Amino acid sequence: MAANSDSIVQHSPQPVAPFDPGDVVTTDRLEAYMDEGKPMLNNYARHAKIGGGQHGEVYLCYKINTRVPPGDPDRRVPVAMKSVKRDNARAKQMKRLRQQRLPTTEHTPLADKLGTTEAKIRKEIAIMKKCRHPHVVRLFEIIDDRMKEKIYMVMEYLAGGEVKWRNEHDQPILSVEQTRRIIRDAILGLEYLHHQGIIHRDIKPANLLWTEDRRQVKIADFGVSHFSYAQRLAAAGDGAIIEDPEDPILLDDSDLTRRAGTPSFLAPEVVYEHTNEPLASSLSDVPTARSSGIPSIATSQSLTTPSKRPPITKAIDIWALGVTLYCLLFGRTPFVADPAAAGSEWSLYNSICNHGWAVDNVMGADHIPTGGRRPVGDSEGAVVIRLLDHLLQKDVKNRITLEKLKCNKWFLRDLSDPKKWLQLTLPKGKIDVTYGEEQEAMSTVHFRWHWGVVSRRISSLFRRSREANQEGQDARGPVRSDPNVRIRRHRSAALADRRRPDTSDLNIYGSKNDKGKHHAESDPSSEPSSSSGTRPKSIERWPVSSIGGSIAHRGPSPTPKGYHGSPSILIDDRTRPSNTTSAAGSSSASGNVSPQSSPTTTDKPRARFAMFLNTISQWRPNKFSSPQSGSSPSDSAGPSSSTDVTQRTRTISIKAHARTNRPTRRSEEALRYYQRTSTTPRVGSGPLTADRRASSWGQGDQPMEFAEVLSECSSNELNDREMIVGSGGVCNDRSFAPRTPSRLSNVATASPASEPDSGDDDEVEQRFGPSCFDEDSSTIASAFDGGGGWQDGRDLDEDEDDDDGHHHDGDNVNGDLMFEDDDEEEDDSGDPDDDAVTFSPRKRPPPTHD
Ligand SMILES: Nc1ncnc2c1ncn2[C@@H]1O[C@H](COP(=O)(O)OP(=O)(O)OP(=O)(O)O)[C@@H](O)[C@H]1O
Repeated sequence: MAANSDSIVQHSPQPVAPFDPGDVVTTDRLEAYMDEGKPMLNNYARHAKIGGGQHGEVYLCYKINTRVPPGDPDRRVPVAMKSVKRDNARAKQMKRLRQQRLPTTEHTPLADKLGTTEAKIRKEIAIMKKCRHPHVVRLFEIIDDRMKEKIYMVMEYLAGGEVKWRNEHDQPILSVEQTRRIIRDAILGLEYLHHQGIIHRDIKPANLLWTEDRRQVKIADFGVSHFSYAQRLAAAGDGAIIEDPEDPILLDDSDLTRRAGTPSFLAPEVVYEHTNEPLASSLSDVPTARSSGIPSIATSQSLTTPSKRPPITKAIDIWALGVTLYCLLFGRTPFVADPAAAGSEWSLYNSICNHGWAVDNVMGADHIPTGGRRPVGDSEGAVVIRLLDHLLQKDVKNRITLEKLKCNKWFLRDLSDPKKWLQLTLPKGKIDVTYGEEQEAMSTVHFRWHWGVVSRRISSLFRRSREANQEGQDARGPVRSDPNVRIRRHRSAALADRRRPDTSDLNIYGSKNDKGKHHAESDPSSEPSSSSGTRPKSIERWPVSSIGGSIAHRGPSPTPKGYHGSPSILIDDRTRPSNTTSAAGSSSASGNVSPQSSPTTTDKPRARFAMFLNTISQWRPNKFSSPQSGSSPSDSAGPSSSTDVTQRTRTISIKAHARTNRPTRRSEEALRYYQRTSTTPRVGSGPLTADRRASSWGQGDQPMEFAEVLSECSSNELNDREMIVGSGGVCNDRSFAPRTPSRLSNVATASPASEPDSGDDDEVEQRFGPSCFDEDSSTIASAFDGGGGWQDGRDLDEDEDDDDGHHHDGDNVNGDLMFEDDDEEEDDSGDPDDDAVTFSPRKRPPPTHD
C-alpha cells in the first residue's frame, strides 16, 4: 500500500494532492488465526518485525485482498502495523512502585493519568487520523477490539526505513544534497502538522522514514505528539495564525509542560529549568567540536535565554529540526552531556540550555567546506551554518518560523521554479474541529483545568455581581435586596469580625497562623471602585507556574522561574498549605509581600474563592503520598512546597548516584550514546561499505538492515511536475535510479531491525527485556512535568519505562509473536492475561474488509 500511496502522490496531477486512500477504518473485532503457517490478524498476514520503540512494536504485514486472484501482485499490499498494549497488570504494579518512591506534587496524578499507555495510543490515533499529507505517514485502519489486550494501527509502509545518518565512526553518511532534501520534506510535513494544530514533539532522524525509492521522507511516530486545539483554531480561522508566543490560549495546553521527546532533541524551553545552573560554569568547554579542534563557541545571540519560562509551542519542533539537520551534516548531535557528569540527562539539558555548538570544517559525506562557525560569504557551507543558527536559537522568540525557513535559499536552490513550489506546497484548507476529536485528543488536558475553570467561573460571577453592585451604588446606593450584595456583606462582615485586630499587618499570607489576616484586608467595604476592572491572570495556570516555581529552588536564584508575578500566582503560593518551611513561608519571613503584588482590593472576593478552591484541590487526601517521606504530618496531608519537593528530589538523586551497581535502563542506553566518543565502536551497526551507503540511497545491491529491505512494491517514475515537490525535485541523475525491488525472501530472512545492545547491557536486558534502543536515542515521555518531579533524569526514566509496561513484557526481537500475548512469560504480577490473542491452528478464510 505504501507504493500505492506513493503513486497517488507521484502521479497525481496536483503535486500536493490530498493523500487520501480513504477514511481511516476502525475495526472493533479482531480475529487471529493461522493461514498456511502464517499468522493472520483479520485480513493481514504478519511478516517480520521492522521496529519497536517505547510505545509498541511495528511489523511489516500484508493486507490480503481476497477479491484479487492469487498471484496478482495487488493481492498483497504491504502495510506497517504497530501494536500497542493497553494498560496491563504489570504496568500498574510498576506505577504503584514508582509512586511510592517519588515526591508527590500536584502534577503526579495528572501525569499518571496522562501517562497510561492506552491514553497515549488514543491520542496518537486521534492525531494520525487527521493527517493526510505526502510527507506524513498515513494511518489506514485501527483495530481496537475491547476484548483484546492490544490496539493495532495499520499504517502506510515506508519501505526505505528510517533515515540513517552516521556510520560507526560517527561520520555523516548522507551528502549535503540528500540532507537538504530530507529536511525540506520534513519542513513540508511539519508545516502541515502545525497547520493542523499538531506539535510533533519528537522530530529526529529516526522518525523520518524513507519511501522505498529513497526520494521522499515522511514524518512518523506521533506517540508523544500534542494536539493543540488553540493552535488548530488559529490555523482554521481566516488564515490568521496567532504568532504571539505569550498568547494565553497556547498556554492552556498544559499537557505540553510534560517533558516528552528524545533528550538530545529537546528544545531549551522544554528543559528550561536547567538554564544557567551552576554546572554551566564548570562545563564551559563542552566537547562538541571534533577533530577540527574548533572550540565550542557560545555566541551571544544563540545563548540569549529568556528570563522566564517561555511557553512551549510548535517552535520546539523547529528546534528539533535544527538538531536533526546538524546530525545529518556532522554525524553527531550538537549538544552532548559532559562525560565528567557521567553523561546524565541533567548534564545534557544543561548543555542544551547554556552551551553553544561547534561545527567541523566540512559537512556531509561529501565533505563540503563549512567556513567555520562564523562563515562569511555565500558559499553553501556559509548558508547552511547560518541556517543552523536560525534554527538553534535558544530563545524561542529568535527562532526562525517554518514559513521563513521554507523560503531559505538553501532549500530553494535546486528547484526549477521555487516560487511555484512555495505556492504549491502551501498548506491550505479550512480545518473542521469536531467535539469528538477534541475530546479524544484533549480530554486529559480538561482534567487539569478543572479547578481553575471552576474557580474562574465563580470568580467571574463575583466580579459581575461586584460590578453590578458598583453600578447600583453609583446610581442609587447599596441595594440590600440584591442577593449578591447580601452574600458579600455577610461574608465580609463575618471575616472582619474575626480578623479585625490584625488588619494593619501586611504580612498576610506568610504563615499558617497569619493565614486569615487577608480576610480582614479584603473587606469589600474598603474596596476602591476604580480597580473593579482589574482581572488577574487565571489561577488555573497554577500548575504551569508551579513548575517554574518549584524548580527554581534547584538553582541559585530564589525567584521561581516562570513566575509570572501576577497576583493570582501569589494567591496560589499563599494558599499552599504552609507546612514546615515552605517557599511562601520564607517569603513571609522576609516580609517581602509588596503591596502591589498583593491582590487588588477589588479582586479579594475572587482571591478568597481562588484560595479556597486551590486549598481544597491541593489538600485532598493524596493516595500517592509516600508514607516514608519523613515529612511532618502536615506534609503527608497536603502537597509539598517547592522547597520540600526539591529537598526530597535531591535526596532521591543522591541515592540514585550512590547506587553503584544498579541496573542500567533504556534511557541510559541513550545517554551512553551521548557520551560516546567518535572512536567508540558501535556494536551492532556493521561496517558501512560503499555498497551499503549506496543502498541507503537506492543504489547498489547489498541488502541493508532489515528496516531497509525493500518490499515487493514496484517503484514509480516521477514526472517533472511531481519532481519539484519535496525531495523528489532534485534527483535528476540516472545513477540514482532506484534499484530493482528485492523479493519477499529478503524480508523473511532478514535480521530484525532492533538489535539489542550487547556488552554491559546484559543487565538491562535481564531486567527489561531486549532493547529496542536505536542509535539516535529513544523517545522519552516523562511521567512528570518538566518541573517539580524531575531530578537528574535517572529514576524517572526508569519509571517511565516501567510505566509503559510493554517494554518489559518481552519485546519480541525475533519477530515471532506480534499477535500473541507476551505477558505470560514475563509478567511477574501474577495476573493471568485472559484477553491474550492466540492463533487458532485451524485454517480459516480471511474475512474480507474491502
Ligand atoms: N509506517 C512505517 N513504515 C516502516 N517502518 C516503520 C513504520 N512505522 C514505524 N516503523 C519502524 O518502527 C520503528 C518504531 O516505530 P515508532 O517510532 O512508531 O514506535 P515508537 O514505539 O513510538 O518508537 P519511539 O521509541 O522512537 O518513540 C521506527 O523507527 C521505524 O523503523
